[in-house]
Amino acid sequence: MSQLSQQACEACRVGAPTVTEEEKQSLGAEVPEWQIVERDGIMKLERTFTFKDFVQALDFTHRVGELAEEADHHPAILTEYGKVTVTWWSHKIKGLHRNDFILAARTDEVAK
Ligand SMILES: C[C@H](O)[C@H](O)[C@H]1CNC2=NC(N)=NC(=O)C2=N1
Repeated sequence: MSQLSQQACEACRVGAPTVTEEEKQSLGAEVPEWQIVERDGIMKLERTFTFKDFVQALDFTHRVGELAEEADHHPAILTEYGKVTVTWWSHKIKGLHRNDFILAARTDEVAK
């Protein structure tokens, strides 16, 4: 199977199932720097990236925004001096979908 970041996102529709515990384990292992957190009862995938300064943080923020637009799947992004926290989840299903792990892997790619 191709690397997670190269896999295609599927259309996430209302009512689609959230990832199973097994999928959380297997997909989570492919994005080991990311943490599964629960916020307001919703499971999310989160990672904080560190940078030299605010300009680099902003540049990365823009690149994440571009990949989100390309996929029509959008994260929460907190941009601060020297760091950016990216949080992925699927709004329609109020939880984690395979797409969120794919986009987390793509986020790691643009951080390089
Ligand atoms: C209309 C638009 O395609 C949808 O609202 C998209 C936009 N971006 C999205 N992003 C995320 N994370 N989850 C969604 O369910 C979602 N839906």
